[in-house]
Amino acid sequence: MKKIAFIGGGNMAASLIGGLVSNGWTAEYIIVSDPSVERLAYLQHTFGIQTTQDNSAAAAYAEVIVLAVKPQVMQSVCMSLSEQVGSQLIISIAAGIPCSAISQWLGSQTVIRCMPNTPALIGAGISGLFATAVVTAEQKQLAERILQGAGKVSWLTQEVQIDAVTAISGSGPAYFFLLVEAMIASGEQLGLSRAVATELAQQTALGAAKMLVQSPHDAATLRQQVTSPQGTTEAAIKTFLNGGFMALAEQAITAAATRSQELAQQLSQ
Ligand SMILES: NC(=O)C1=CN([C@@H]2O[C@H](COP(=O)(O)OP(=O)(O)OC[C@H]3O[C@@H](n4cnc5c(N)ncnc54)[C@H](OP(=O)(O)O)[C@@H]3O)[C@@H](O)[C@H]2O)C=CC1
Ligand SMILES: O=C(O)[C@@H]1CCC=N1
Repeated sequence: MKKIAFIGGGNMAASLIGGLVSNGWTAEYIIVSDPSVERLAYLQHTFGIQTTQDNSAAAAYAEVIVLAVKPQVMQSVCMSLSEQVGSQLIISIAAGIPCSAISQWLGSQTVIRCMPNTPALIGAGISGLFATAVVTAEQKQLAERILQGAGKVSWLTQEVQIDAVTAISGSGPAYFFLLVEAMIASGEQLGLSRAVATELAQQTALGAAKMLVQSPHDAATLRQQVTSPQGTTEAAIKTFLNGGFMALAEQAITAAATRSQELAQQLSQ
């Protein structure tokens, strides 16, 4: 079992650490560094892992370094770690930061770029991964083992595909949450209590998600199965489609992918 350092102990780091610990990774082999003492105390208390405010100490301890800070601070964080980085495997989860930038800032070519999502916290995430040419098959396996604690993994053949992964699964949970927010608000408007509307919307999201992964049918067929001719679902779906739902969804998801590209381009300017 390898020693892993998380640089940045925010939401995504906690999701990945939660997956690792619940999958049996030894907690003492995980260290997280973060500026906030309160955050570190929370992470230590929740997962039993080691903590520090010193990024360099965390990096020097580990065989794998997971970069989990916001894209905006990634450059300064990497540059300050370059002395501690040698043979460690680097895994970056930052949106929009290419492997080439990470390599240049850290002075290491051994970089895997990864786009996870927040359901990682309950082991139901999915991560898209891209490895630079120098990453070995063994290191890829190690990255998979780390990320698998958080859910499924999907290897990409071209780094540019990460922008699409970011738009679909990285940001994707927020799209579903938005729909659930709208369903709860509508339920209240139609006379339900907030608690009842919330329970109905949540359980419906869960049931629909389970059907999507367990049923042999695709999403369109499952939707048709709910939609009785001239019934209630048809009334709702027609309203969505006539209001431009498909085009709007495509526009929104393209905006996410474009934003991911823009973040990368800002770095090269
Ligand atoms: N949220 C998501 O769904 C996903 C996020 N990502 C990527 O994951 C990364 C982290 O995102 P997320 O967890 O949401 O963000 P958070 O803001 O929750 O986490 C970032 C953490 O890094 C800490 N931090 C800030 N500066 C430093 C520093 N110099 N050294 C060490 N730690 C520092 C922050 O502390 P403080 O708050 O005190 O500044 C914070 O605790 C981002 O790059 C994002 O693009 C990828 C996939 C999905
Ligand atoms: O919104 C973001 O930029 C990050 C990347 C994917 C999910 N959250």
